Amino acid sequence: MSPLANHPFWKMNGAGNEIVVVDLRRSSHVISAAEARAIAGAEGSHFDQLMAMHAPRTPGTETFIRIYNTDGSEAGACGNGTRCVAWVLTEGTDRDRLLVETKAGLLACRRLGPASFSVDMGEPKFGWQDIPLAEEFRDTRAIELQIGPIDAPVLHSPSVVSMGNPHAVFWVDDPYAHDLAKIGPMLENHPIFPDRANISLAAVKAPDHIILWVWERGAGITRACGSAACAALVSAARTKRTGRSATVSLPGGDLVVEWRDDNHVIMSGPTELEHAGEFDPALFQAAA
Ligand SMILES: N[C@@H](CCC[C@H](N)C(=O)O)C(=O)O
Repeated sequence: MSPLANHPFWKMNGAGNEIVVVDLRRSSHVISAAEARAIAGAEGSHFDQLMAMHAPRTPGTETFIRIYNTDGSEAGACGNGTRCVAWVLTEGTDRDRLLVETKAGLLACRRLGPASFSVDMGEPKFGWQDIPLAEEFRDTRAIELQIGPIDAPVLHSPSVVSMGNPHAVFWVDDPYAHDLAKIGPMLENHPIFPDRANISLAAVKAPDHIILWVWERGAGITRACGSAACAALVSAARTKRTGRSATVSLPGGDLVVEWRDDNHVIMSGPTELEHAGEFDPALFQAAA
């Protein structure tokens, strides 16, 4: 029987981003892609991201987190999921700060209120090998999505950045005027992104307000994506569309993002516990 069977988990959301947190700090089990897909497909444990807490690897950190998308692939960063992990690890304690680790590095979390947390998402990376891109953008229109007339691409010239995971942000007047379910997978799998990418449609409404709709790599349309909110803010600030701090409004709620002068990006927002449950052993028989 899988060591995950009957294991307790927390079903949460961060600004509507569906998150499952599971505590494997006392287990050596590493969740397989098939197990992640089985959990995502089960009633009561559907997620956009599964945050598996493992024993810490680095002194001073609380846990090493493996992050799984719905399709079983792994991600380096998940801002909304990290806030949910911070809730699990601090709820019922008097602690308000903790350090966690993901494949992308160390993340400092802070409790701001009963269900509100900030995460230091680290430094953005803009180098094409870091994002990664297949090659350097020599032409800002290197990515064009051609659905309509040949001389009128529907989307082009995104900002590209790594926030521990790859992001492309397309600037539009109204994100919701586009068919993201159709264009998201085409752009996620564009050959310019060797590791695929998270695809955002962003509209700057004011120097401190961005509207954002995200197609997540490996998960599809989500109600919120914390790392995409960070990607949008740093890209907007870098191109003088906004200042260095803004509210980013997503379908599931608002996140506040600040790009500090020390180059770190701080993302703040809500967490919500929906229920705690136990994995059904039958799930893992099917996945094996
Ligand atoms: N929802 C997350 C980001 C999820 C990871 C992404 N799908 C990837 O594969 O990079 C967030 O809140 O940051």
